[in-house]
Amino acid sequence: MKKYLLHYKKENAVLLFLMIFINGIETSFAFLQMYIGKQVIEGEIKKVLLVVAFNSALAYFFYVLLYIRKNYQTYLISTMNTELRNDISKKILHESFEKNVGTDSGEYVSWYTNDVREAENQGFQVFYSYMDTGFRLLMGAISLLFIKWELLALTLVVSGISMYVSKRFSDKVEKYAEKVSLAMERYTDKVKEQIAGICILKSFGNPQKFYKEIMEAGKAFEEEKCDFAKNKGKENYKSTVISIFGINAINILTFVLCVLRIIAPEIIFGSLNLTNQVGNAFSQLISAKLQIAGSRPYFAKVDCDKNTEENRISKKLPALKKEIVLENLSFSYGKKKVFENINYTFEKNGKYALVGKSGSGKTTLIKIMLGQLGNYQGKIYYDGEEISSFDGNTYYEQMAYIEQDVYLFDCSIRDNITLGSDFPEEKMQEVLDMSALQNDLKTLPDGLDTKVGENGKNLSGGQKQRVAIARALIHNRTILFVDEGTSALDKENAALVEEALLACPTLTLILITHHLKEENISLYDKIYSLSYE
Ligand SMILES: Nc1ncnc2c1ncn2[C@@H]1O[C@H](COP(=O)(O)OP(=O)(O)OP(=O)(O)O)[C@@H](O)[C@H]1O
Repeated sequence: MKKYLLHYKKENAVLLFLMIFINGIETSFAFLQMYIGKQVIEGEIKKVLLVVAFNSALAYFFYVLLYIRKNYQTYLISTMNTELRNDISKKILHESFEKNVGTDSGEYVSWYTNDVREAENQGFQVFYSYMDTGFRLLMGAISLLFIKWELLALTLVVSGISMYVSKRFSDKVEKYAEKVSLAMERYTDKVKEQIAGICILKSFGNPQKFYKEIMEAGKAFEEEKCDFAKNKGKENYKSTVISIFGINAINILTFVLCVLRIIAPEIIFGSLNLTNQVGNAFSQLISAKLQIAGSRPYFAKVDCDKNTEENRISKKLPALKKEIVLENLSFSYGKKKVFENINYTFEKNGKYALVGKSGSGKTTLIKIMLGQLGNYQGKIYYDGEEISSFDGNTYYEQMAYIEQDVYLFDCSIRDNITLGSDFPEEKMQEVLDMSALQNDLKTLPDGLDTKVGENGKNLSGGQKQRVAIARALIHNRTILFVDEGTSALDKENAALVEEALLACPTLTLILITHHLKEENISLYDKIYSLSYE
């Protein structure tokens, strides 16, 4: 949280100054009360009325300032929330592909929604209330110094003890908050998963699964929340007991000093007000401290410094000059061996087919080469250098992967191809030809500007794959992995796409297929077969 507060230090300084000023006015009410008390005792009605009028005017000014402060605080918090969201995006983008692919999207969604909300409620909001209370405490303490230094001395002792003890409480609260944050991620993920599959559940007449899964995930989340609230309440209770003792000690000292005539009786009007101000500030400070402790896990999660540590390798993967060599490559998912001791060579601009029965590990092999899966045995040499010595986040600058299930953004076909960058029209036409999209565009209402809908739901599976191929080609990805990319295309278009890709002299193509066409076999440089038993 410190990082965000410091990033907007000027704005925060203005806000804190406003808080000091407002607290100064609030404290001055105690002195006005003391003065009114004195005039009442002396029977000076005129003076009483005058001071009461002044008090009212000051109160009006006080509330105007309070209104300004609240609005400014809201503006600052929303600015810092935006910064926090930017950092979440930065963190996700900096993470390795392996981490991105391995993380359920619901977890990431939870960072942007739940975590930002908690960081705001338990972090920024509470920090300001902590500072506000701190200033109130300070003003109260200074005022008490003017009345009687013994009152201030006691105030400081009580505050010291409370702060010391509350440190232990806040460490515990932080641990419970961390659990809630993880539970929230799991819950968001489950809801997302069930909503994505709602049509399947409805069409198979199984809506109970939808209720059950969401209810169970919700229950688990609520249990963690209750656990957090219960434990925070327990720690809060302990700290409140301490501060009640503190307030009572200060009040008793005020009465004793008054009975002993060490302080004047009229002073009790204001000093009780001040001691209560100070005492309440104590308990609020401790409670705010506990809440701030609860917000720490939310900020720690998006700490980009930790993240950049993960990506220490900064060497970018260059364009392929000669070949990619797989040497004795083996891979297992846990105990399940997928393949063993593979020795393949993919030469620059070569055309390769990867065949093998379902489950033989074709997709797994591609994912390893793309850096989505680590933990393999053996070596992958990229122009003679081990591929793991390059930054995994730059593999995609050279390679593109056309998955079995292509992802499209909810925008036009053109934007899905260009991803927002500018390309000359000739280049666009060239890739549309190569990916055999031209005929489809003629049948679509707005051609290239047709909106594809959420994850391309307005297009057929084949069209989606062709858009993905065009996207890869226009971005000059020269190593293309097509995972059964043509299986969803109709026969005629499949042949067109495959032939266009095979004919492209500047493309290194690795096509995963179940159905290798007899007439195309001669067009491939090599056909690798994965058949580990
Ligand atoms: N994340 C995973 N965790 C555990 N096992 C997995 C995982 N992904 C794949 N597998 C298993 O690894 C094996 C190889 O899967 P892979 O998807 O690589 O096969 P494939 O040859 O591409 O299959 P297909 O031709 O049907 O697409 C399969 O038995 C699969 O069940």
